[in-house]
Amino acid sequence: MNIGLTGGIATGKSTVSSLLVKKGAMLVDADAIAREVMLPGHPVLAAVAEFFGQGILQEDGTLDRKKLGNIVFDDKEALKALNDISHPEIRKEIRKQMMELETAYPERLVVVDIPLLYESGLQSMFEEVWVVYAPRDVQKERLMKRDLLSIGQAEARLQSQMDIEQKKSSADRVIDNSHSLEVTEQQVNECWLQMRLI
Ligand SMILES: CC(C)(COP(=O)(O)OP(=O)(O)OC[C@H]1O[C@@H](n2cnc3c(N)ncnc32)[C@H](O)[C@@H]1O)[C@@H](O)C(=O)NCCC(=O)NCCS
Ligand SMILES: Nc1ncnc2c1ncn2[C@@H]1O[C@H](COP(=O)(O)OP(=O)(O)OP(=O)(O)O)[C@@H](O)[C@H]1O
Repeated sequence: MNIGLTGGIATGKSTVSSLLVKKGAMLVDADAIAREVMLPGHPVLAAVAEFFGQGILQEDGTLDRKKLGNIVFDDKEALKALNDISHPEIRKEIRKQMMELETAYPERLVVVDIPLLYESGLQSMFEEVWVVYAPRDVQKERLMKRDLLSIGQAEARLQSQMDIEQKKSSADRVIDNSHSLEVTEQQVNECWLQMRLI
């Protein structure tokens, strides 16, 4: 059994996936995979540095994430180029980890946390898609606070993704994370029970 877990930037996907793991789910984390392909020595990082220039690397050869983020979230063409270079490898690794976990743990729920699930059209990979929701102004506020971004930087990142209301209306289940963590945990428990009955 599997679900795709998505939402917007900073709506609380990691928060919800941690709660699901605490209940016994197995997790595939697309953001973690995206970080692995950007490590020194990986062909994806080499291709990214070739396209954007060696200036996006730090002295020790690691990616300057802040610098690349500032370039791509302000420039649609640059973001598309980064996605075209990195997403095929990220998708391949997501599929691989998902299959490995489903084979090794057939009784467990496999949760695949993918921020860009709808943007990449990956709905059909999953039995259900759950969206972690928070309204745009809450999302923006949490993003600025967590990543120490200015209003302009936060707006640019939000602008680079599908609107959260659109994701919400496409979801099989919605977990509303605009209130306290207790309220979120109650909804996670309900979704967990319902999934167990299927
Ligand atoms: C541009 C990069 C270097 C910025 O790094 P940074 O450490 O600032 O952000 P981080 O990777 O933690 O991402 C935070 C959030 O930004 C959003 N985001 C990241 N990449 C993208 C993208 N290509 N398009 C839209 N939103 C994105 C996601 O909601 C993600 O959860 C990095 O995000 C990256 O390598 N992106 C390309 C790979 C990717 O698409 N990853 C996200 C989906 S798997
Ligand atoms: N219910 C809540 N109330 C207040 N703050 C919250 C709540 N849920 C999450 N947060 C905070 O909001 C921020 C975003 O949450 P989280 O990192 O879980 O989101 P995310 O969707 O995984 O983000 P991203 O996709 O950008 O990595 C974090 O700083 C987190 O501590």
